Amino acid sequence: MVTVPSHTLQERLEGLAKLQAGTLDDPYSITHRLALANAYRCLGYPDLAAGDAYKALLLVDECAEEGEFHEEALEAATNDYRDRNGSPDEDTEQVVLWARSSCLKSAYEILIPCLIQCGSLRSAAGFLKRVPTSLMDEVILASYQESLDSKLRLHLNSQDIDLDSISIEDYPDKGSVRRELYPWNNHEPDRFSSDALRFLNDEMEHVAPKLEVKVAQLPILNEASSHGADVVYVKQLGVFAKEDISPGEEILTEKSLLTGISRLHDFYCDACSISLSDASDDQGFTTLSCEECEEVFFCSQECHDLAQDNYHPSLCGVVTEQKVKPSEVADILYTRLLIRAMALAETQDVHPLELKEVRYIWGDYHGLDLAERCKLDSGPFAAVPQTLAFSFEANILKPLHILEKMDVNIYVQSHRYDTWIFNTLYAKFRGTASGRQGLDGRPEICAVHPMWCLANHSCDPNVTWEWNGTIRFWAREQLVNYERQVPRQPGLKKGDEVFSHYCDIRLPVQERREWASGALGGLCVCPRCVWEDTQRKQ
Ligand SMILES: C[S@@+](CC[C@H](N)C(=O)[O-])C[C@H]1O[C@@H](n2cnc3c(N)ncnc32)[C@H](O)[C@@H]1O
Repeated sequence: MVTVPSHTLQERLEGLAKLQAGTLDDPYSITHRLALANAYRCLGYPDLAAGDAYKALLLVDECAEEGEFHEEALEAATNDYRDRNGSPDEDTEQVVLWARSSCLKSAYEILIPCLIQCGSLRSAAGFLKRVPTSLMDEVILASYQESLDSKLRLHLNSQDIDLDSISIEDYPDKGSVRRELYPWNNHEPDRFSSDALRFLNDEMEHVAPKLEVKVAQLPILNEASSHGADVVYVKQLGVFAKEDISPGEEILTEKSLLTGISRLHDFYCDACSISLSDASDDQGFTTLSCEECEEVFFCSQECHDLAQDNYHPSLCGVVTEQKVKPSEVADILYTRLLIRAMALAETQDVHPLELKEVRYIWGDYHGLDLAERCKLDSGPFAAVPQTLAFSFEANILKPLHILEKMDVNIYVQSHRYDTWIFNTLYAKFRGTASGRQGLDGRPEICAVHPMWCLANHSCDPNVTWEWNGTIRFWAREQLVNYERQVPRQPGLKKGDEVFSHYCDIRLPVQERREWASGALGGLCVCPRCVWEDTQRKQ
């Protein structure tokens, strides 16, 4: 059942590519899913391995019980069984027994340890409880329990705690995995190519005719750079003025359908996420709803029509709400964005990574050379850093569950909807989404505005912005008051880079740096931060 890994990274990647290409021919095969899971695991991606091991588990159920894909799964299992045992006259009972024993055991043997390695302890514990004792060697089960307990103790920061006193429901489920431009991801464009820049600038023309997207040089943010030493620059994208812009002048108005709401739908426009009370107070709108499901509401006919044309039909009548712990609400907003991206992709019949709202956003991937950095077999993640939040619930279970409700065949559509694709979408959203809290201080809405999010950050910004349904940018009338080395006036000159702000710029330097570090990937080294930090230390 388990394939022996080839030795080099390249060989293993080639092996994986063959399996990925074969999925369309064998979408319901349990052994194929297990081979995929094993290939991911051998490359240092336990998260992706868990995704296919979970699909193998689902296929065992499909094969054994009357489910939607029972016939397909049984036929695939019969073929696999025949290939394995060379027996031409197998009967259905034998095949089902094989799926329920040997295949199920192999699926758990990948799923449980991989989830523990990824920090999804609640889910791992749930699966561990479900394993029939007759299926697996007691020693193996005990070793899983042991590694789960030791991770749990590490999380609780205590060796002496009685783990039986903690309910599984209270176990942590969130860990981190590699944040990576996967070597096989051929959907990511060369963002610096003239084609990409032309596309982005055509889009920019619609929302900000005086601005353009160009290649910018940005500092790599690390410990050394935060002291102003050894700053190394890399190429990224940024937004620049095409002509002089006066102080106070509005320069960008962008509306996005890539939005997410974490509470009841009648508070916010489902499409643009404007507060419905704001929309009706300001402009006398009456709220509209979807005529079919009457479960989602819109601030205007325009938003209603955009939703119906671009994403809502795939989600009409699909209940996506879930109960979450207060500590997990912020993460739920990213899942909402993922669900919206899947609905946009389904309605428009495009790959989710090819959506215009998604394709050009940078996922803040680690950027390391895998040939140099990846140490195969040296640990679950092959010595590659893990900076992308991951949980079984958010990165595997929920997306598959919603896709099933959307009537998407999760086996046949693996090339569009797979764990690595969900991870890539999350990586993009986590670096670019704006969020807003409700009155109770809990995150409530979020959105990705693909043009706005190309603007880089400075604590001495030349623009400011407001987000209420649409996002608006205007040139600041007053600049921040601090002792600049080079004096500046408000407004932008042709060729100036537009600098937005990712944090409250009224805060003192340490707090600003802390707030912005999530979105920046490190401590800000803009001239103001460097100057104020030096003053603070004197
Ligand atoms: C919202 S994106 C901005 C657009 C991005 N430069 C691009 O190429 O798409 C945020 C990312 O840009 C980079 N960035 C933005 N402002 C920066 C700054 N002041 N210093 C260093 N990196 C910055 C960080 O990598 C951050 O994760």
